[in-house]
Amino acid sequence: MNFFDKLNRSILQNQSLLFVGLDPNPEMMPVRYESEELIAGLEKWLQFIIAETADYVCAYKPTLGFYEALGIPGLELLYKTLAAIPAHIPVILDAKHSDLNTSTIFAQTVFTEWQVDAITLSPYTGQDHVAPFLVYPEKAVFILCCTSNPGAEALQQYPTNESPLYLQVVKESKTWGTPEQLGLEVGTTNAEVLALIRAIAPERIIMARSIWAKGGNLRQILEAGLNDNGDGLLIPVPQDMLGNTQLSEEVESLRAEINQLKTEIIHENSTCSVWFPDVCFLNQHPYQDLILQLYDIDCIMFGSFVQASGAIFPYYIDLRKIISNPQVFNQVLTAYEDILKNLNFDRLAGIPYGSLPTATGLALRLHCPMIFPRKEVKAHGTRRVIEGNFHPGETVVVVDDILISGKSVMEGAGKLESAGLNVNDIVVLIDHEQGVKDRLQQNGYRSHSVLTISEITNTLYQAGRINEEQFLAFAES
Ligand SMILES: O=P(O)(O)OC[C@H]1O[C@H](OP(=O)(O)OP(=O)(O)O)[C@H](O)[C@@H]1O
Ligand SMILES: O=C(O)c1cc(=O)[nH]c(=O)[nH]1
Repeated sequence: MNFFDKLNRSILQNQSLLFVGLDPNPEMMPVRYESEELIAGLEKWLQFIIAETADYVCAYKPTLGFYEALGIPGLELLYKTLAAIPAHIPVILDAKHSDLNTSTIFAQTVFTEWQVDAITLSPYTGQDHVAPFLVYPEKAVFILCCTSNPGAEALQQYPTNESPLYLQVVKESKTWGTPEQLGLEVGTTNAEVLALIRAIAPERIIMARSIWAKGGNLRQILEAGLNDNGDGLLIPVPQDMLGNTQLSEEVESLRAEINQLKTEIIHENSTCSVWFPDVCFLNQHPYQDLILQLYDIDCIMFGSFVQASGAIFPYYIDLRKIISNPQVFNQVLTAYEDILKNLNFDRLAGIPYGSLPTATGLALRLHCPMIFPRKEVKAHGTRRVIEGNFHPGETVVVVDDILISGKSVMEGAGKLESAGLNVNDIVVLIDHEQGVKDRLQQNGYRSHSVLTISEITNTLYQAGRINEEQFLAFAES
């Protein structure tokens, strides 16, 4: 089960948006544990917090730095703490990791060895740093957008209060992963900050931090941070509650207060859109994550576009952008691979230019030789129509990104056949439908696609990514 589903189940089961920090901070340890040796005292305290809150919170958030500060015994304590957390409650490791060089190995350690469900990351090393964490489809990341630390203001509010850097972080990080895999960490005492972020990230899970620092106006925070469905916001249990012996009663009462306010806010804001499905589908498409990511990285654009055929469509599918997002590129290759593994062929041929990177990636993954038919033959050099080595009589599978009229793949296949190669199968990511597969069939080719255009538009519409007008633009073209 992926992080998003696990979190939603946990929210439902415990009827709670609360998460609790599991931090072995000696300065905050209650005096009743001080008679013990330090690590033993911290361990008893953390086990107490887990036992008291497991029925009232939706997630746990251990902060790695506190464990690291205790040395080797600290890491042992982390293992024990993780083991004590009930398996159905997701764990968000607060690491604020920010080092590009160690991201791949660290992602492997935290997700496969420590088996946490999500991790917090700093945004400044950019998408390349986040991508190694997103190749684990069951896991998630929370990007630190802003903190309540007064010293951070000079950066966060730069260059102007109207267009602050922290909002740019939100906008940019939204392009790195789907809402199911990438949430936002927002540390603030100011509900207005939360409202600004919610306005540009209506679909993201926001993990609120530091909201209690100035007394905390819970109603304002919830009004600003909840999404249209009345969720999407994780609220921290106040740190100073964690030393209390009556912890379970206090957390239960805070949960009740949040749920009451949430009901009132939903009621006050009640519109049809409150009940509009956001990311929870009855019949979820198996490639739903991929579809949403293709949309989020702007592969699906609206406006008047001339197609290769000369027709004008009110949209354009630009799959050439996939190569700039290694995480999405990886998923796309896996989807092609799932089709290719059932076909028989000696070589792969990519259709230039858009599909050459995909064919190259697949050739490397499948250890299969690649060739490609040139779009235009050069007037210099070898003047070859087909680049790469091959033997006439071999079978070639053609790989392209999208079928619109089918002209490009048929021209490519024709060039391969003129060189004595056999082409039976054509594999694409997107089938634009409208009879293109039948046309290919009539010309002797079997075509296979990962997605159809209607699967994409239905998923985007159900997820609230496109509006009715945009949905109809596809249906009517
Ligand atoms: O089915 P069709 O009507 O032929 O349309 C689909 C083709 O159009 C695009 O290539 P494009 O001609 O834009 O060239 P490119 O790959 O060099 O960008 C796309 O990559 C497909 O190959
Ligand atoms: O040329 C086209 O028709 C075309 C190509 C492409 O990549 N995407 C699209 O929507 N149309």
